[in-house]
Amino acid sequence: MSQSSGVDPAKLAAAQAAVALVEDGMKLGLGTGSTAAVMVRELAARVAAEGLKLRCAATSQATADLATSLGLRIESLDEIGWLDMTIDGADEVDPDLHLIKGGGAAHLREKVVAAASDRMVVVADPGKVVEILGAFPLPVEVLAFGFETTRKLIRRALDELELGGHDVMQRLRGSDPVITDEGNLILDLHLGCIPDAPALARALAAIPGVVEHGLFLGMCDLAIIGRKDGSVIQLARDADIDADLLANEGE
Ligand SMILES: O=C[C@H](O)[C@H](O)[C@H](O)COP(=O)(O)O
Repeated sequence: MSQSSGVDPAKLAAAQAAVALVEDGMKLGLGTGSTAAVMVRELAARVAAEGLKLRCAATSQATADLATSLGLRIESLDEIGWLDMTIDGADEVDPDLHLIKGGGAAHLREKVVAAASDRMVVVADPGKVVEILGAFPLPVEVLAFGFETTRKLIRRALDELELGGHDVMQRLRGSDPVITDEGNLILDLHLGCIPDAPALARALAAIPGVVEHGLFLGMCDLAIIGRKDGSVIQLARDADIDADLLANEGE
C-alpha cells in the first residue's frame, strides 16, 4: 500500500514520479536520506502490488535496513555489477544539475553507486533547488588518520581558491563524531557560495586524507522536483530551471 498520511507531499510526489520510471527486471541503486526513504517505500509498494523483479543495491546501511524491512532484497553493488538507474536525494541542485550531497553522511557510497549507474535520478523538494551551490555546508568524508592535518590542507586549498575564512567543522551527533558507513569522519565546509565547483572538487580530490566530497558534478541526469500540491517538475541536464522554483515558491 502506498504511503500517504504524515508524508511530506512534495517528497511523495517526487518519489512516486521516480518510481514510475522503474521497469520490471531493472537493476537499481537506492539512495539515502528522507526523500530516498519515501522513494524506497513507494518502490516496495509497487513491487508488492505488481510483482516486479528487481535487483537493488543500497547506498547506505540505513537504506539497506529500510529496504529489507519492506521486503526488498538488497545485494551488494559487486554482486549486481552495473545498475540501470539510481534514485537518490540531494541537499542542493543547481541549474546544471550539479549537486551537493552528504547531509546524511552517505555521499561516498552514493557516489560509488551513482557512478556505476546508466542514469542518476534525483528526487527532491523545491527547497533544494538553488542558483549556485554552497549555502548547504559541503560534506567532506575524511580519514580519521591525520584528521587535523587533512583539515589544515582543506583550509589551505580553500585559501588558494579564495574561499578561505569559512568554518570547516567536524560533524558531530551530540558530542560524538559522526562515523560514516566506511568508518570515516565528516568535515562540513560552511562556504555560503561555491563560485567554481569543478575547481573546488579538483582541489579536494587532490588531498590524500579526503576520501570523498559531496559535490556531484555532471552525474545527475534527471531531477524530479515534487511540489506540495502533488505536481512535479522534471529537470533534465542543461534545461532551464523555472524561476519560481529558484524562489522556492514561498516554501
Ligand atoms: O548523505 C545523504 C544524502 O546525500 C541524502 O540524499 C541528502 O542528504 C538528502 O537527504 P534528504 O532527502 O533527507 O534531504
